[in-house]
This record gives sequence, structure tokens and C-alpha cells, in this order.
Amino acid sequence: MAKTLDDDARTAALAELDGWAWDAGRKAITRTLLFADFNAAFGFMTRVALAAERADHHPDWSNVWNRVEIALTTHDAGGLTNKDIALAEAIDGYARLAGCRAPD
Ligand SMILES: C[C@H](O)[C@H](O)[C@H]1CNC2=NC(N)=NC(=O)C2=N1
Repeated sequence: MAKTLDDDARTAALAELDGWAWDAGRKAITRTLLFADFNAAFGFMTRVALAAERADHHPDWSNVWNRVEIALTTHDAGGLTNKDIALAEAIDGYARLAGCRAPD
């Protein structure tokens, strides 16, 4: 099973990511993304879903029209692991490609 990251490792990893925040209560990193419309948001989600399946590591997320809220944690390990960091990096790449913006 993947090992959970300690505070220093988590802080270092977050510094390399775009717009992710640590949610201590959920033991997850979270990011909210806005897209031009539902089509752009769902296209992004489809790409992430395929990458998540390949990695067998899945986001906790929700979508309302052009807004996607994402939380990443490793349920099996009970906290944040490198699997979450790798998925966050992939998400950041797909988000940039899909022309996302930060929430207002
Ligand atoms: C059996 C299967 O490998 C596990 O349930 C995987 C699937 N996707 C997963 N995704 C996440 N985020 N955490 C997990 O612990 C996890 N476990």
C-alpha cells in the first residue's frame, strides 16, 4: 500500500502544483476549476477519468455546469500519497489544455 506523505513532503509537493490546498479534515488536497461551459468541463473530466482508470486511482469530485470541484486522497492508505500528487499533476495538465480558470 502507498505510504502517506508527512507534513514536509506534502508542503513540498503542493508548492509544485497549481492551486491545490490541503484540507486537513478530509486528509485531501482540493482544487476548484471553472471552464468556459459544460462541454469544456465534461471534456476535461473525461480525460481525467481515463487517466484515473489507467492509474487505478480516482478523484472524489463533483460538477455543476462549468465548475468542477476535486478532492484527492488515497482511501486505502487513509491520507495523501504520491498517487494523489501524480494525479494532481495530470489534472493540472488537462486543466491547462481545457482552458480552465480559478474560481472568482
Ligand atoms: C481495488 C482498487 O485498486 C482500489 O479500490 C483503488 C481504486 N481507486 C482508488 N482511488 C483512490 N483515490 N483511493 C484509493 O484508495 C483507491 N483504491
